[in-house]
Amino acid sequence: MLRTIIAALTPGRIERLGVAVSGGGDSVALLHLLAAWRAAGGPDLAAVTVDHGLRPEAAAEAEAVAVVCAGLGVPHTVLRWQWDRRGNLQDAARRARQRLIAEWAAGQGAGAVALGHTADDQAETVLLRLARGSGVDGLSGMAAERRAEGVLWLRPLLEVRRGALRDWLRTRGVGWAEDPSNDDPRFDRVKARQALAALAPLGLDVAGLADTAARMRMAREALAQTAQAAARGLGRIDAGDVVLASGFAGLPEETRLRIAAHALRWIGGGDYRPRLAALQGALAAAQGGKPATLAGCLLLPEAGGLRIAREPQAVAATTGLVGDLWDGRWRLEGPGPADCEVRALGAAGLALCPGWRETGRPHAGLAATPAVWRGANLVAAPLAGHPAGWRAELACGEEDFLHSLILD
Ligand SMILES: Nc1ncnc2c1ncn2[C@@H]1O[C@H](COP(=O)(O)OP(=O)(O)OP(=O)(O)O)[C@@H](O)[C@H]1O
Repeated sequence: MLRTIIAALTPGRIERLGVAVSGGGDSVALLHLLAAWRAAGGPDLAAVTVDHGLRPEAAAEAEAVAVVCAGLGVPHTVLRWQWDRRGNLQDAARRARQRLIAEWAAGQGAGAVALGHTADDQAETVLLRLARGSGVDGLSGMAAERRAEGVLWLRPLLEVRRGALRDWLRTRGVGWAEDPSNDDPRFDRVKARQALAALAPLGLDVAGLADTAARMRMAREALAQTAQAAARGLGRIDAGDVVLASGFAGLPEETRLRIAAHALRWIGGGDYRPRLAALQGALAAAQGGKPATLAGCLLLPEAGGLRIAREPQAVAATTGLVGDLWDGRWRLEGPGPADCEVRALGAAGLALCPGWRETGRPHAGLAATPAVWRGANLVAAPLAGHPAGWRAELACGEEDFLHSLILD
């Protein structure tokens, strides 16, 4: 068991490893395995538990993890979160957990955090995605390594069965907490677990779904590389827009969708890919000569190809200080005056930039570009032909666009 996770974690690469421990069997086993690895020369460890405050037992479970960690000599932190009653509870809890753990890891000097997802979790994920009609990407399941929020998230137990971990704990006399929601049939994950048991006589089991996920991951990598090569050949970044030359229309639909979905997230900063039907609709409209709006972006027909730009409406209320990151991707630098702020240029600002046509950029996209304002007065609009000594720099440029196309 230890050997499997050491192989999954590529020893020697990580100096200090964070481990997220809910108190359930999987992550408690992970903690013990990692502590054993540390004793055998593995990385230094720090553990964290997020108390979502959703169940009365949660605080006691976090305390129980603290006791286990003290016994193993692993520093442990409890992070607390309170739901603001906005959005879907499960989703909000998951996102908050990721954000809190990422902040904690940065403070601990841990560049990577290990999670306790098992082969069973992977199979349940694939089954749930199958139910949603997912394609190659969704069916490739959870990645063993993923970068998000500045942290490398590792899942070293993805090939280990949940039952094997619990047996391993039992033989060592180690206890764990059973989360009652793990048996609550209102949750999709619990339904998936029950469905898997029912499907076993058909041969549809954890191992089979894991194999499918592995093959899908290979296919996904190949498709992403094809899309990256096509984007390198046909695409360019202009004032933060993704501009795709006319050859784009001739690409296979899968490649077009992949490039467009990536461009929308790269520009709009969305957490998720747009829904397939919405993306197909927007692309068909734009390629038929009609501008479309999706995921905080505009899809504009241009010279037989396509320009994907930020949607003015999406940044109409976004303000920032000079030097700070604006809209998550722009930084403005210039001669002052000191009391300026950065806001979108907007149609009104654009009307004050007589030189905008010479930029060759469309009116609709330019309205969403960053401009320097002093109260109601426009100081500069560096991307719309009115620089006045100011520069607008993209925090991540063309290479980032192409590189992240593979990781999406
Ligand atoms: N509240 C939490 N605090 C810290 N880490 C968590 C928490 N909830 C989940 N995790 C991490 O995410 C992984 C997967 O979460 P999931 O909800 O599937 O597991 P779980 O059923 O809560 O418990 P376990 O995986 O420990 O049996 C966990 O193994 C653990 O590494």
